[in-house]
Amino acid sequence: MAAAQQSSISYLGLSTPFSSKSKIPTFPYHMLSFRQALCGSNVGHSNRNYALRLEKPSQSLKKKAMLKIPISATILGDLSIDQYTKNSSFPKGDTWVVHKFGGTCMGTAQRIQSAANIIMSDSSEGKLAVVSAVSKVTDMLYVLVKKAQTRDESYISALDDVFEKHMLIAKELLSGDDLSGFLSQLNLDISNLKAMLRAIYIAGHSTESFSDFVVGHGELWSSQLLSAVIKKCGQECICMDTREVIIVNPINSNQVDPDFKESEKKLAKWFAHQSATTIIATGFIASTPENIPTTLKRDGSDFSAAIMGSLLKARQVTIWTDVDGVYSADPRKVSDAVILKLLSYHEAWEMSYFGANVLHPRTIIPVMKYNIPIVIRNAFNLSAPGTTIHHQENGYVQSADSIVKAFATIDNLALVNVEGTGMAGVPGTASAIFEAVKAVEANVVMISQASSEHSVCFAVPETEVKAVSIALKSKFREALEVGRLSQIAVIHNCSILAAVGQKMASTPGTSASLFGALAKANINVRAIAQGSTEYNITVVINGEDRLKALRAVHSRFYHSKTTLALGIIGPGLIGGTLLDQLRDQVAILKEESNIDLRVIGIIGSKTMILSNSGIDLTRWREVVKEKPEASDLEKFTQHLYGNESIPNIALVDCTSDSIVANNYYNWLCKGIHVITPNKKANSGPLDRYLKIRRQQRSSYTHYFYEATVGAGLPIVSTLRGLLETGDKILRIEGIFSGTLSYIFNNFMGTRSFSDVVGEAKEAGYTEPDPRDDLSGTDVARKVIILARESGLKLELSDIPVHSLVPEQLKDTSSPEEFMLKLPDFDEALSQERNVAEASGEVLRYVGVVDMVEGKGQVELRRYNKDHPFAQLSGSDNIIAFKTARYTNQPLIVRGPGAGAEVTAGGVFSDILRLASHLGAPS
Ligand SMILES: NC(=O)C1=CN([C@@H]2O[C@H](COP(=O)(O)OP(=O)(O)OC[C@H]3O[C@@H](n4cnc5c(N)ncnc54)[C@H](OP(=O)(O)O)[C@@H]3O)[C@@H](O)[C@H]2O)C=CC1
Ligand SMILES: N[C@@H](CC=O)C(=O)O
Ligand code: NA
Repeated sequence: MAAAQQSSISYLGLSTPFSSKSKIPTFPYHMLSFRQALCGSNVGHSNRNYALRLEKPSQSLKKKAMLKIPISATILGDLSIDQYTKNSSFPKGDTWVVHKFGGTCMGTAQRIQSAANIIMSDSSEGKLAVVSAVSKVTDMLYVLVKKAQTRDESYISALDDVFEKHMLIAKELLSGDDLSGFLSQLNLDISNLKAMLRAIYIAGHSTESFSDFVVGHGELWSSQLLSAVIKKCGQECICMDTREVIIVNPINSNQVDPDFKESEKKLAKWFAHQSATTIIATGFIASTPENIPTTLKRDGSDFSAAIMGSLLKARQVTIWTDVDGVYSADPRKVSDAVILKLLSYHEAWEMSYFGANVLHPRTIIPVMKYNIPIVIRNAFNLSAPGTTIHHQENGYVQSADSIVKAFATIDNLALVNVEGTGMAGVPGTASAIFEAVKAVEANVVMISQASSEHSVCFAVPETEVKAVSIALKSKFREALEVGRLSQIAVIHNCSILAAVGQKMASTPGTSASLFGALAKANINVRAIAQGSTEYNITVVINGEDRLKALRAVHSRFYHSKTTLALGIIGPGLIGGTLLDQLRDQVAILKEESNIDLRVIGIIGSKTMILSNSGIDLTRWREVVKEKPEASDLEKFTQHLYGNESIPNIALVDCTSDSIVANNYYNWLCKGIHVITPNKKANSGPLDRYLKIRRQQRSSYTHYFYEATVGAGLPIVSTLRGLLETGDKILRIEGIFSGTLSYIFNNFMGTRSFSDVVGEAKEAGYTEPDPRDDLSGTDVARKVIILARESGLKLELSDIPVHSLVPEQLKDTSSPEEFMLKLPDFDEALSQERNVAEASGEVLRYVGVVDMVEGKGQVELRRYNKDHPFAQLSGSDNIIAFKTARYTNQPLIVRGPGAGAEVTAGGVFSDILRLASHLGAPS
């Protein structure tokens, strides 16, 4: 053994060289300041290997202060764990495991017992458990010091509380000699602390070393408790005061750097005198190279565990906590966040920056050096396997899933944009900008500069942006005046969304998916930054979009499920049937197609119901009656828009109301998708229609309306397919009205016109007001819809219609009155039909889009009984597309073109079309 002949001992900031042989070095009085002396009075490095006693009360300090040090340890040279355990039965380096139990795991007697059980059930050869103080004790101890320092007498009762807390826990856990042994040490420590705090109280001052010394007791007591419990259960166990092992150099008031070389020597020395293979070590506390007790500051006990893991070259470090592991996003913000099984060290670094419940980056460094995996596990849920943080190459699977690991946001930021042509190619501009930022001590959270160098933008906390802006404007006053800089702009209320994942950005398609998910959720990206390490892509977004953005990207990468929130407007015949179809299909879609449809609002003309998580569709009819609110479309929209859990939302307008249709443009502008069978928007005023379509085309927000023509028949989509593939439409002609088709298919023999109209209404073919069908307006609307889709700029008034509504009934006040009076006109319509029948023809109500002439028509025509239009039945529609490709034989779509089931089915398939546009698998 290489013995160091000289070392030094220190206590609370004092140090003096001593020889290992001289047992009681003496401090000359002049080396002690009054406060140091006072605080040192009658207290000790309370444990264990060192004890300090100032022999005389403070008055006599003027003469001299004495330090008594029982020297027991032999100081060793630079040895590794394998060396100092050589030739002993001690476990070798990689057979050690380190456990760390945080404050919550040491919160109660029961929890301490559970920690003991975890340690005892670990069959590893060498086990070292690092413990934090009993929950809240460190804070209580800091408060004590503060109280004493501010001469608040209540520090005494606060110290009693600390005693009481430990005493009660000890009494629950221990008995007999174990208990009395613990309590007598506790009593001794408390009385020493009392004396020390008294000194602080008198001096009205404490140093960092004093307070570190006081608060370190929390870990001393918790480690003693835990080791006593293990011993009580019959297992060998020994306590380690890590002030004797871990040596650190303070960097600033918040951080220390471990001195691994010195710590290794200390550990070797420690092992030279101990032989247990189960060790309970104090977390948080350490010593300076001068042997002054200190703490690991904010990095705390996790850091102790990592340092011990590294000193022991442990096989694994397990951090026991109260969560199941590291989540893919903050579970308070993303309810379906998942526990990550594996993380690389770098990913863990990145995530800890964004506030994830991961180790502080500095605490990872010591174990990273030896590729020691860190496992984060829940001490209260042993069935959860936890998250393993490890070296990437160790079996790290680069599947698409593992490339993006987690998402997080940082809120309350402002973006500062420094712009101007005078920046490009001028060395020192960036440095000047950030000098100004540094001068006001603002924290730059992210920086981005395009290679054109015409602008630099960076994010700072909102609270610091005012000072930054003033500083920049002052620094660049001249450049702004002469125009070298065009502006220093501040964009308030921003958030940062960060995606973390190793090699994410270099994997093709990953960042595209990220930005695609944001685009689909209608989220504007204000700035982007990606470090060349590629572990993190950071985007700046508007603050109000933060949750939506987080959920959109998380769901894109973690669920591959497309979740869509739906608001159903008009639960009448079509809307109600749609809700029934959704009821029967949602579970299947979720299971088989990864599409999660949730109806979170239903609104009629008088009442509405809103839900955050989704209405139970199995009883939607009852639910709408249970506690309805008064109908308020604005509030309804806001409810959908404001929902924070589902990024994609769609309003499904199943009314025939023009006022509802008036909202489409605004909804699309807000990123709300619109799906409708209501023809009013597309056949209403041309400028409104064009505005809606322009908005639809210029955004990622979708507008689908297949059911407006031919109900569920693929008419609009067929036309689109022809147009988009470059076909040229010449003419679209057909029977577009299910109602009129039904009427003319059944209006024969002795049947009366009004009876047949009544049947059509009963079958759900008619518009809410059947006059819209009989007047030809409904057909004219469909003609307009197809004409506009094909590129004609027509108004509804451009289509002449042949109305079947008797002149006298045009102004009837309601559909009901109209139906009541219609039989009076049966005779006239029968005559017209009889004339046609007599000449072997049938009456058919047809619509035409004539692209050659650029016009539309709606007519009641006669067709020969052999004509395909004469072969229809029920509510059949038949639509013939004559195009450049389909010239001789038109493309024909035929089938039922009205009715609740087929129409709702058409709306439903638009919803699924939307889901697939949003990323659902095909
Ligand atoms: N029937 C068919 O075969 C086809 C129908 N369509 C279209 O489907 C749409 C619906 O038709 P249908 O279901 O038969 O009509 P209904 O009259 O049965 O239902 C309309 C629904 O809209 C509600 N409503 C009306 N105005 C408003 C408003 N301002 N705000 C909120 N809700 C409102 C009504 O509420 P309340 O009951 O409270 O008044 C009712 O629930 C129409 O646009 C129609 O053209 C399209 C293709 C085929
Ligand atoms: N009332 C309409 C319904 C479909 O748009 C019709 O009869 O065709
Ligand atoms: Na259709």
